Amino acid sequence: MKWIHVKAIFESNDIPLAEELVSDIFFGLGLQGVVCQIPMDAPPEGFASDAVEVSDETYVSGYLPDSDTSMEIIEKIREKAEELQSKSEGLQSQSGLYINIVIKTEIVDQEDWAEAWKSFFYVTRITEHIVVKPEWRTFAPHQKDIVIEIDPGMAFGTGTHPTTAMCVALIEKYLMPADTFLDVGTGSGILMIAGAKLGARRLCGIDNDEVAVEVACQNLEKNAIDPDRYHVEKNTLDIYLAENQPPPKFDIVTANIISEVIIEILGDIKKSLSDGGTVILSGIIREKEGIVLAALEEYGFSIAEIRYEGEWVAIAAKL
Ligand SMILES: C[S@@+](CC[C@H](N)C(=O)[O-])C[C@H]1O[C@@H](n2cnc3c(N)ncnc32)[C@H](O)[C@@H]1O
Repeated sequence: MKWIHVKAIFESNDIPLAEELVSDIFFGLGLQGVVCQIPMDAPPEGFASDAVEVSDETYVSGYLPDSDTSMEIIEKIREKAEELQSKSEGLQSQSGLYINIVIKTEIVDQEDWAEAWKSFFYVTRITEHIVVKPEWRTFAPHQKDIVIEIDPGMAFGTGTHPTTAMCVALIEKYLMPADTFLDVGTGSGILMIAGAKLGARRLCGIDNDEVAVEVACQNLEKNAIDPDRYHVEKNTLDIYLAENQPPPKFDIVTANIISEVIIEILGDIKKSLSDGGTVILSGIIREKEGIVLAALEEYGFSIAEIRYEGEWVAIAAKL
């Protein structure tokens, strides 16, 4: 099978915001293995020289299966990039954002994709003590570091996306040792691994995508999480709760999914939370923050904390 490697090389006066806006285009159009690259002069302390890329280009890249529709998708990427560019020209006087994007594509075959993908994924410190490390990179952790080894394969969740990083940071803050943990939309299993390494007693992950379930299980195993502590299944939350009566209760529930899905499943999230439990929601874009907050209020949650990164919002709320 052949894949198309799409690279959006950009220049901007606000790199984090530009990175968010460009990666949104890639995620929104379903590209896989999306990574962001920001130039770095030298590896930071503790990072082996192969752990971070030292490059002078700033870009977001991802992969598309080479099919009848791939040219159409690439055209949409170009259109959205141009739209963003012209909007930023219009915005320049208001927000001060400048962005210039060049789209490049290249065809790679299946094996190359597997290897090429890996070459774009580096060690990332996502909180003061939590580091995500692709299993093929070298990294010397500090004494207090918690290292999550990940091979996301075709599933979402490298840790480099702000929606995941904000979730991990909120888990680190709100999870108490021996808590029970449910991750709805587990993807690569990264949040479950963070939960397990931060001391969760029992963990459950559900995802409606079979590939994600396989990848999550592999990653949990790679991180030496005791299989007696966790369970991952292909399911949706409503069916999971209907199949398990009385519904199991969890101290922490995470859902890094788009706002519309979060709102749709909020009633079921409430059913699966223990009294005093915490829900951590991410994947919310700023313009949807209001409707998610309104839904939380309607279900009787109180907001513990809201975090922002670029265009993204993550919320911790309590029952
Ligand atoms: C943005 S990814 C998050 C992955 C990972 N938890 C993270 O934080 O990086 C969202 C995941 O939710 C899954 N998903 C989407 N809608 C879902 C639903 N209604 N029920 C269960 N999983 C869902 C997708 O298959 C995908 O793996």
